[in-house]
Amino acid sequence: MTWDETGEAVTDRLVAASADGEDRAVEAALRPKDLGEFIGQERVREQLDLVLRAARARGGTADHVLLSGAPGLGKTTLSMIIAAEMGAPIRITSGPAIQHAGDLAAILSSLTEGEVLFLDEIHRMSRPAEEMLYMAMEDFRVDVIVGKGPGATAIPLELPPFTLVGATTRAGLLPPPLRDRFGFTGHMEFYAPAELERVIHRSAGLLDVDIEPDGAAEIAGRSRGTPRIANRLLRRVRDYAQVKADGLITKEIAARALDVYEVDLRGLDRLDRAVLDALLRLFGGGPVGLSTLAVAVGEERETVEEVAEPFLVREGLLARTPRGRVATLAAWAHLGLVPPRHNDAGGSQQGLFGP
Ligand SMILES: Nc1ncnc2c1ncn2[C@@H]1O[C@H](COP(=O)(O)OP(=O)(O)OP(=O)(O)O)[C@@H](O)[C@H]1O
Repeated sequence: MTWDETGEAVTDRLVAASADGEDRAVEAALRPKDLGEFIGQERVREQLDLVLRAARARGGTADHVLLSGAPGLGKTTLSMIIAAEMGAPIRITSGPAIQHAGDLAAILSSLTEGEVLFLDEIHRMSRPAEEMLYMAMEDFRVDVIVGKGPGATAIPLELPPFTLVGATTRAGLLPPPLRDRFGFTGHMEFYAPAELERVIHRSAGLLDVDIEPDGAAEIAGRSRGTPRIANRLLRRVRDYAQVKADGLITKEIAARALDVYEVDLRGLDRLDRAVLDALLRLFGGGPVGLSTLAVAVGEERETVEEVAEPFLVREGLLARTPRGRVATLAAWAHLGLVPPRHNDAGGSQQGLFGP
């Protein structure tokens, strides 16, 4: 299996949270342009609004901002909004793209006053670059090392004030000295279905797609709390509505389309359901070891662990216990199966070969 620059497993799943080529092509057109247009994330939005208003009133540069949260929740979008609200240009790069301190020095020294530097996956920057960033954030200065060995000298370089917007999927991975240098940290949550409905209506308007409220609700419920997935499912449902109907997305059309694409009512796809199905039918709900489960579904261990399990755990359908993987009662209900009588979270072995 391979991983993308965010550390997420690369798959061709319709419900993947990371961006594929088509997403990148349409996302620019779908991004909200200001805080008022940005849906959901009330707390982050309100706090950020205060930070930006205060900076504008002072006529200065906004404090550095750290955004944490899962892929596809709107971190890049928010960073662009920050720049737009400050009337500043934005430069976009990512931690893995900065392997040497010199790469970072080149970017920092070319920033203009007030510019926003968006550093995606900031936790994946190299150590020397990270140390250079500490000084740049705090003192708007970097030491550029010229030469090598004993003759090397540090030449201080003044930087114009800028705003760093760092994004990370895991704030806990950031070293405390880096975390402490951000004036504001916003944690992005998964979106509620009603918020995703608004995202879908907004995107449908921009893409010139006709959609009924029930149709949007049907897509929202299957979008795993993630706007990027909601937008992708909307595009696939639009295709279906065009080919199989008159183009209007109703509840029934959305449900039929997403059934064809094998995305179920809770947003589980074929792989997710195969894992649950094996856990329930073959192992009576567990506990069962990861390797055994992976063999049962004919997948690699990593695929089950990295691709399927995180969402199943988040949805409360599967638990990882020291004794192995265990299905919850909600998993039995979701697949329409009856749990063996003594099944519990500790995982009775009763009904090993399933109901
Ligand atoms: N609050 C929102 N309202 C409307 N659309 C949103 C919102 N958040 C995200 N989107 C849409 O979802 C898509 C993905 O958002 P974005 O690229 O900002 O996510 P991200 O968190 O930066 O993801 P990654 O970490 O993978 O880069 C964009 O097309 C954007 O238009």
